[in-house]
Amino acid sequence: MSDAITALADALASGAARVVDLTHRLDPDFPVIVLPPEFGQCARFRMEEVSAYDHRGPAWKWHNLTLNEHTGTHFDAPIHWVSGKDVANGAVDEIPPEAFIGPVVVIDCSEGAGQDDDFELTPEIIRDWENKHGTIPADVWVLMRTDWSKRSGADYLNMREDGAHSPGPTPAAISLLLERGIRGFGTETVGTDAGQGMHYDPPFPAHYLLHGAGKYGLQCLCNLDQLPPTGAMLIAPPLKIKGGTGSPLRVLALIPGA
Ligand SMILES: O=C(O)C(=O)c1ccccc1S
Ligand SMILES: [Mn+2]
Repeated sequence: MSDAITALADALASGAARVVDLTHRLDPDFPVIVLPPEFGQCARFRMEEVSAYDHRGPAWKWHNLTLNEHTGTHFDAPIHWVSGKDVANGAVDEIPPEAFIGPVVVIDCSEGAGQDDDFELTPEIIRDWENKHGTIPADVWVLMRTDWSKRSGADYLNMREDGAHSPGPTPAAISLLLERGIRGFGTETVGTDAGQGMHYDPPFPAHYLLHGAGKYGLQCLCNLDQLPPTGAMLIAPPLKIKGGTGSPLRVLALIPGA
């Protein structure tokens, strides 16, 4: 092995590097995004037993799965959004594999999101973060920590009569992150946009601006409170679905050990 790969293997073996799982369990009870009734809806995860060491398969157990590309902890590819429909390599099976492992920074918005369901990540918050941790480098993942993943059931989607109420970025925040040349943006909430994201200009700015710029999204992440603001690596390879707009995936972070 090369020195770098050997060093990583040694760091993982010694605990000098630790693995953190940022993925929710795929579970029929895990909430999925609910769109206005006139639109197609996201399928929840379902498992159908095909056999279980029985007459249907004497030595094996397996299931048929039903799910949407955007069910549970999942990856958004550029073609997911109309603004990214013509982006080169815009489907999950076309994105270069180098994109699936890379540095990650975390902007902690948990205090604000704990006091305001519609908390907004703004350019001011991003610049405050940069004053403490340095300018956000190009080609990194930026994750918005809100501790929203600690919610469950109805509280997670937080639907009211006018739709969902959950935190997210303003258009100006996403534009600033794009100016920094980020690789992608991730959230703990069911989407990369705020629950009321349809009211921004453009509507759903995270989807519209990120994917239009050929960038990626991650949603329904958890355990972001275990990550440092800088210095971690993210492993986030979606399923290689032909022409896929996204996929459920196992998101892992490598962080400095104790
Ligand atoms: O990417 C998603 O899963 C997501 O958030 C979404 C999906 C479809 C329509 C609107 C949205 S806002
Ligand atoms: Mn999605």
